[in-house]
Amino acid sequence: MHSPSPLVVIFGLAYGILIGGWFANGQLSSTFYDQTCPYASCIIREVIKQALESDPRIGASLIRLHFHDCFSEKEAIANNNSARGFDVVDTMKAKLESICPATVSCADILTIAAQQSVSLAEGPSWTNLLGRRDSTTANRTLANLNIPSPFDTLDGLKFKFTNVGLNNNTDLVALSGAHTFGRAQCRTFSNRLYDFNNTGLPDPTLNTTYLQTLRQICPQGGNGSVITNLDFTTPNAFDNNYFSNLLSNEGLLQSDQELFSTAGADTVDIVNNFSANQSAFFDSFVESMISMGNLSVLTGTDGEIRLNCRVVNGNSTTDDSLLVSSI
Ligand code: HEM
Ligand SMILES: [Ca+2]
Repeated sequence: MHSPSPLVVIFGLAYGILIGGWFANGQLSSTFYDQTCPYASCIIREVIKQALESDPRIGASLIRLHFHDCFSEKEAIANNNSARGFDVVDTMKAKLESICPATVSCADILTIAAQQSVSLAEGPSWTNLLGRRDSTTANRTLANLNIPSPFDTLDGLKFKFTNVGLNNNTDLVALSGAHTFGRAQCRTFSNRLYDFNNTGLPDPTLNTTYLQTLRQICPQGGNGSVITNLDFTTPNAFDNNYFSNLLSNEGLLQSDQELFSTAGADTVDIVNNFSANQSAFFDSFVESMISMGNLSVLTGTDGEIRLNCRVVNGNSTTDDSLLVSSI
């Protein structure tokens, strides 16, 4: 028996590494749980439906969890900020564990929950790509660096999106359209109401009637955790009203209104288009959600399938301390 030539060994090794890499970073797939947990999406949808009966905001909270999970650094886990929706994720996880133990990752639960929440709020529907695994580490500091702030300038928002790999403006505008439902606390926008950028005046890009309404909800020096609707026209429906609000200077967050009110910005045309054409918004939203869901995924044998979405397996403390938070 003769030994293979060095060249064959080198090519063999390279091929092995390539294939191995493919498996380690395997592609997500729409049929990932077809054999191992075929009812996963169905179960998650039912839990959301149930929760919506007493909490019309829950779908919005769930899609936000998915967004923060995607934007946090590579090794970060299911992370979140306002901690809303975690009990609902626990319910989903418990049901899935009883039917298909140690099979459906928390990262995929958030992905499916985001998609189902949009569909239950009368938004677009799409096929999830699945097969994510959960990280065994988290880094609050790094995750906070990536998660956009409502006080970011348009350039700052673009930078943060580009930084995670979403480098076209359509992603930024379409994904911001998720603010068509859900709520925000006064502390996230009251900087616009009284003394914007130390001018002693409100944000000039805020509709004056809307300004009066917001001042009543968030009096100066009042409770910063009072909430109001991100989209005051249709607060629970997933539609394109978010964009028509921007056209009438009725975006709630500074980061929302900037997409339309920044002079000469290349996002203005996109806002105009989405405002005029809901299906253009829906199509772009779906495409961008899929791109966002593909960011820094762990697949194959990387990471783990968490048994409890709040903690890394083997960690005995059950609290949100491993979960990253933004504002
Ligand atoms: C463009 C940069 C973004 C900024 C600066 C931003 C900022 C915020 C802020 C400050 C809040 C209110 C949080 C609170 O008061 O507790 C919020 C809520 C929300 N965000 Fe964003 N966000 C951004 C992008 C996104 C994206 C990409 C999505 C999803 C695709 C999203 C979905 C939501 C939803 C649904 C809510 C309401 C959550 C609830 O009612 O519990 N946001 N966002
Ligand atoms: Ca709406």
